[in-house]
Amino acid sequence: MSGTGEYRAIRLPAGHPPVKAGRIGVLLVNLGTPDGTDYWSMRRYLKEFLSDRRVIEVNRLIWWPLLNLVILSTRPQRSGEAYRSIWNEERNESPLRTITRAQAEKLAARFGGETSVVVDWAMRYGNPSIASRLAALKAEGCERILIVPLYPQYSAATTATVNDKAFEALMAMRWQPAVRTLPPYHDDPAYIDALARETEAALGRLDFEPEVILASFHGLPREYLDKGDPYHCQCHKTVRLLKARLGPLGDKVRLTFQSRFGRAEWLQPYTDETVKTLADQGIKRLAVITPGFAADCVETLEEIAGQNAEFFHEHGGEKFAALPCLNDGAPGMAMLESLVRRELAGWL
Ligand SMILES: C=CC1=C(C)c2cc3[nH]c(cc4nc(cc5[nH]c(cc1n2)c(C)c5CCC(=O)O)C(CCC(=O)O)=C4C)c(C)c3C=C
Ligand SMILES: [Fe+2]
Ligand SMILES: [Fe+2]
Repeated sequence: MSGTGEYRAIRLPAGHPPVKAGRIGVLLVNLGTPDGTDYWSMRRYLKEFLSDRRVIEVNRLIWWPLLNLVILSTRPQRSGEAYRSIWNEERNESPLRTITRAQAEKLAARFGGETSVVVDWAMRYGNPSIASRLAALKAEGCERILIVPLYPQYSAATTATVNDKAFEALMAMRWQPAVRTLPPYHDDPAYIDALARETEAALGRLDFEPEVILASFHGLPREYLDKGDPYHCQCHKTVRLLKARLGPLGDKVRLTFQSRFGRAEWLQPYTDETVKTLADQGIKRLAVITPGFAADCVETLEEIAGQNAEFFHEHGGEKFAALPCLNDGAPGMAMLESLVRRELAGWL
């Protein structure tokens, strides 16, 4: 937890329990991450994640045996291997956790000098939990808290489940803080600008000019779109605005969806199939950006930079680059600061 300023001193009668007050909390929340890459850490994490009804909407009578008897007996090993290939050995944690912490620290520094703003971070699945960090913010005297789901595009499987978990934690509090939640920011000019700057800078560091730039978003079951989830449309709007902002370079950008899970149809076009088809069609130089991820994680570092690079080369491609997410870089941090300041209007 990183904060600035003093909380308001409250005069209390003798013998009264201590009370801290007067601060504003900002809680950054990303998806989550296992505590380790061993079977049991992976299993615990996947079980919590895949038991969330916002994520898996399959009837419980069908899903429970499938999850517990089939998926959790094999997936922990397979996913553990993927996590091992990208693990931050120095800190013994996943990159997503390292980057989310850095984002919180840098955001706190940007509020340095501001009175009484405390910035913290949590994970929807695994640790640190949303409940534990909300309790810590409350204990630090935060009477008002902004929950920041780190998802530019809204989905029930991401944004909504973060907010559900936060409100579930509030249900157990006798003395609740006032709470706001950050809306999706898929079309916010600050976000589009940060994406464009980060993309241009990363392309400038490459030793080649890509013929095609894939904007690859995490997928969702196609059925969720049919049921009214706005995620698909918000991804499309992000790409439309980004293409316009990039000018002629924008003509190279194409939207795809990655990270399919299970046998049902997911949002299309699929990233892996597109990568193979492009190489088959003679594209030799490809770059991939991942605008839906606020931080690099197993899905960008292992699936895109690892697996999809391999697919491209196996199908005759020559140069492949997975460009970094906004992470804790200057453009991304400037965007986060502007979104958070706007949402704190009237509180600061
Ligand atoms: C950015 C938006 C995300 C959406 C939308 C999303 C939907 C979604 N995900 C799964 C299943 C898995 N996702 C996994 C990892 C993962 N997913 C996201 C983001 C979104 N998921 C991130 C940032 C990560 C990486 C976490 C990390 O620690 O690096 C995993 C775990 C890895 C694996 O075993 O493959 C699963 C499983 C579903 C089913 C779903 C929508 C219904
Ligand atoms: Fe996911
Ligand atoms: Fe749509």
